[in-house]
Amino acid sequence: MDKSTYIPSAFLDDIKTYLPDHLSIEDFIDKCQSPLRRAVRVNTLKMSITEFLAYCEKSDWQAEPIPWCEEGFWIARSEQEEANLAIGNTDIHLSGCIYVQEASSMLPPTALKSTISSGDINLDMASAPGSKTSQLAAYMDGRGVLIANELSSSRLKALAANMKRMGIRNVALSHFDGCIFGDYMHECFDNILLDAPCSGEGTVRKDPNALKNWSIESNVEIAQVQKQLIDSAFQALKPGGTLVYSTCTLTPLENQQVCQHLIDNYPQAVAVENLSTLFEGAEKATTSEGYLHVWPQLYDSEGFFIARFKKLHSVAVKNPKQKKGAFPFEELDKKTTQLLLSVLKKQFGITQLDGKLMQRDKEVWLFPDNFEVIQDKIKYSRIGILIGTTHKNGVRLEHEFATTFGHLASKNTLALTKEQAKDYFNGKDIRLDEVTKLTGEVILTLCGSAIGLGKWQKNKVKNSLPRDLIKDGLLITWV
Ligand SMILES: C[S@@+](CC[C@H](N)C(=O)[O-])C[C@H]1O[C@@H](n2cnc3c(N)ncnc32)[C@H](O)[C@@H]1O
Repeated sequence: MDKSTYIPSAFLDDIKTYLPDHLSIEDFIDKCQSPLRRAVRVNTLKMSITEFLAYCEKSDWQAEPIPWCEEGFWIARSEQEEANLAIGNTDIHLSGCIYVQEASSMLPPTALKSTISSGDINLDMASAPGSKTSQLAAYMDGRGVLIANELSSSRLKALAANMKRMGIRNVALSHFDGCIFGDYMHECFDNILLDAPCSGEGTVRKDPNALKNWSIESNVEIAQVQKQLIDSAFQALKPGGTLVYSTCTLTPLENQQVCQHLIDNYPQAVAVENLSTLFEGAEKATTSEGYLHVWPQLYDSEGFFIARFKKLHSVAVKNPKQKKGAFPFEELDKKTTQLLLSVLKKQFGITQLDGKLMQRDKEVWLFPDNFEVIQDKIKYSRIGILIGTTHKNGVRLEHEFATTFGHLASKNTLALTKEQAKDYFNGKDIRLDEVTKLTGEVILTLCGSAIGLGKWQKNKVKNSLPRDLIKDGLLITWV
């Protein structure tokens, strides 16, 4: 039991006003004070579930399936090893094959999974650091476009780094208050996730101080923002599209009442979709309205709230707005396209890159499918994948080309040992046992997944890891 968890009595008094009759406040307090089970999600863009389970067996990880997410597992190890297991520093994590994600946080993308289809244009309106973005991207399997928006600049950086690590190619990042989407991108999206900023009442098991500044007044204040965001999301949704609203908080002020606000605003156009059959056992968390209200004691998880809506028909745009300024990219010219493809073929045996190659000055980018439909609507922070930059004699490939397309290479790849990988992430060159005659660039792999680029140089591989991704003095807890 973690007795250092701070639970204010005013918070408990509030909880008692809406705790369902069949649940007890004692169980709730007990769960809030007990440690959270570790959970990870397999990034199926880089590793299959079978491969993950083989890794678990080899590493003495006990993996228990999470009932609502095929790719999600609770992870445990023997007690004395448990304390030393920093999953973020393991090879399987550094290679982008897994994402450390709390089990209940996998629910909102699960609620969208069945509606996602090839070529969709989707929005994750409040997305950093990107756990749900990467889950949605895996469901999209590289097809269509996913706009991942985030208001905070520092969190946007973390989001971009996570997208690269996970090898995601079809995401475009934007940096706005989510409230702009309804006006600038009216009825543009097939599916929208609004994982709203919230008071985080469900997160005390992870963060014992989560309730330190708790007050009803701040719940009310955040609910105002949530109401504006959900309205904007609904405006931005295509008729026939699906919106999932979620929070990691418990109060109805930020949950049911925000949903009710949406229904009151668009009584003819919005339909609540009942989530009681989303997975086996979901009925335990289903409210009378059909939402999921996940109390920590129900599935031994964090607290969460998930609602799903269908847009039945078009609604009038409130305040239509248009972006000013020219789009700074153009299609990559034929000559450079040929040059790039010949480099990829010669060095890696890669004969084609699916998607639209674009250029901005010397940069060569690969855009997501269908991006032209929405490219002029807002300004994006980055779109798709930076493949490389051109110079006088050719194209210099970028790190994210390797993390995203490295698996296509049939030559010039090197599977790193644990020691070599440690050197790589620490920014050092990689020693080879023998002198090599190979020259040019090499794709480095770990756990079977491409993690970056290096350059063959006799008895070493020169490290090309971008400076901002170097983890000085990283202690890799190899398993
Ligand atoms: C619950 S967190 C999102 C977590 C994320 N979906 C994930 O799964 O990794 C809410 C995010 O919304 C961002 N945010 C806050 N106000 C916002 C706004 N008005 N528009 C867009 N994002 C906002 C916060 O910075 C925060 O990163």
